[in-house]
Amino acid sequence: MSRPDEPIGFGDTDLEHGETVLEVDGLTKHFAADSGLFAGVNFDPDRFPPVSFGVDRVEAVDDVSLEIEMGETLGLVGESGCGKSTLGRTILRLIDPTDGTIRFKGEDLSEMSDEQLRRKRSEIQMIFQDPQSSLDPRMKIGQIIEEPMRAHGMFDDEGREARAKELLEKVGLDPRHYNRHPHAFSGGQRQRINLARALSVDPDFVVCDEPVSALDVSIQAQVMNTMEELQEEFGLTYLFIAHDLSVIRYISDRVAVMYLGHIVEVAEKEELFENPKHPYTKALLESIPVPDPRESGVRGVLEGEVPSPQNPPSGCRFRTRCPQLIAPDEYDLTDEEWAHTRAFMRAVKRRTFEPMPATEIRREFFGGDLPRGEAGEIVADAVELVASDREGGNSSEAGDTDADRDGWTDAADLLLESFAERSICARERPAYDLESELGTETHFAACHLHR
Ligand SMILES: Nc1ncnc2c1ncn2[C@@H]1O[C@H](COP(=O)(O)OP(=O)(O)OP(=O)(O)O)[C@@H](O)[C@H]1O
Repeated sequence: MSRPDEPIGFGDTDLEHGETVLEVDGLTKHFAADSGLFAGVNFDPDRFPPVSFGVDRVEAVDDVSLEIEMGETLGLVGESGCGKSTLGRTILRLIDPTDGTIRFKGEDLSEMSDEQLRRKRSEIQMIFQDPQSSLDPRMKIGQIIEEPMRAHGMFDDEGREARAKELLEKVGLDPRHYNRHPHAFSGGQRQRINLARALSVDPDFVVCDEPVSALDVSIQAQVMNTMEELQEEFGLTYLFIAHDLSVIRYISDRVAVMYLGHIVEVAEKEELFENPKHPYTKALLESIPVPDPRESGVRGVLEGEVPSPQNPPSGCRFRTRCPQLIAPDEYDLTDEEWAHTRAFMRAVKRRTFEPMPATEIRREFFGGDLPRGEAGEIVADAVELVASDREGGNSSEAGDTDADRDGWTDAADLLLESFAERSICARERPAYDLESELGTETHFAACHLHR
């Protein structure tokens, strides 16, 4: 730890740039689900069967393994609710893991006592999204920045004040504002105060949870630039959590993509953005709004809802929305037959077409020719179930809509059970280390397309 009369930063870090500072292995965090009238009963229309019993936990983070190198920024990206914050907080042991290990500079944080952890907390810090609520409005910013130093018994009053003022300058604020209250500062400035506070105890590793999401786009880059300068000067390592791909692209050296509690892809930034290997990553990248005036709106947006983390799909958790679900081995389907069958299965499951006679369904989805063999027989049965629904619906002038629902549901169940649930995507959890085309490090992709 530097003394207050020494320049700040360059703490006594014993690791070299590029060495592994954090190693997470099999990290899992399951929460108890809310109890209530339907506690233990789960409904998920994207699953077969859609209702399940007895599962009363939220699988927020499930068997995640990652390494972070000294001095790098690992971006963690994924849709809201995929488990990013839970992963960040579990790594810091702000919440206890259900399973797995967190090795920080070789020591297992998951095994540490509260007192050991308290001492470690000077080396690992966290900054949060909302600088408004994380700064106590009654305290002066000088006190706010000094608080962690006081908690760790660092320096005397004079030393802490000197360091706080120096940090204010480092983060781009005026040290003369030491006695002001947080309300006197803008959102971007408040996030800078947060940074100064986190850096006051000279950490090596900072988990940044959506630190610029609440800021105007014009301010985001300025704050990220400051974070990069401080990273260089202080030798910091960042785990940078964001849902916004442009933010991730700006700040990261490597990127990890998370979906429903799993890490689905990890690669160096350029490799990930230019050569994505996971269908989820591709879908995420394609759903970035296109700044072309001829194209209105957003393209490539993912179909369907994210399944519940209370009852996540087996195998690859993305498979229920994946446009590239793999054909089950037991049917000898051509690529075209499988593409038709998969599209039909999805359309039936989501009821995205109007009821129509069997011949029209065959023409619309299969160009008139159903797949050959056993697969074709199953598809034929499903087509009949959907078509008979239409007849049932037409004949029931009394409004017997139950019959309507049953045919579609039976067809969807038959197709999902016969095809989706027999795919390797449903049976095995994927994990493949691939060669990077544009980078130098391994490209991890959790997708059976790369088996
Ligand atoms: N204390 C808790 N108890 C029960 N479930 C929780 C708890 N905290 C988080 N979850 C659930 O865990 C899942 C992951 O949440 P988490 O906040 O980690 O996601 P996130 O990717 O950070 O999303 P966001 O960006 O919206 O914060 C969600 O389904 C969430 O509802």
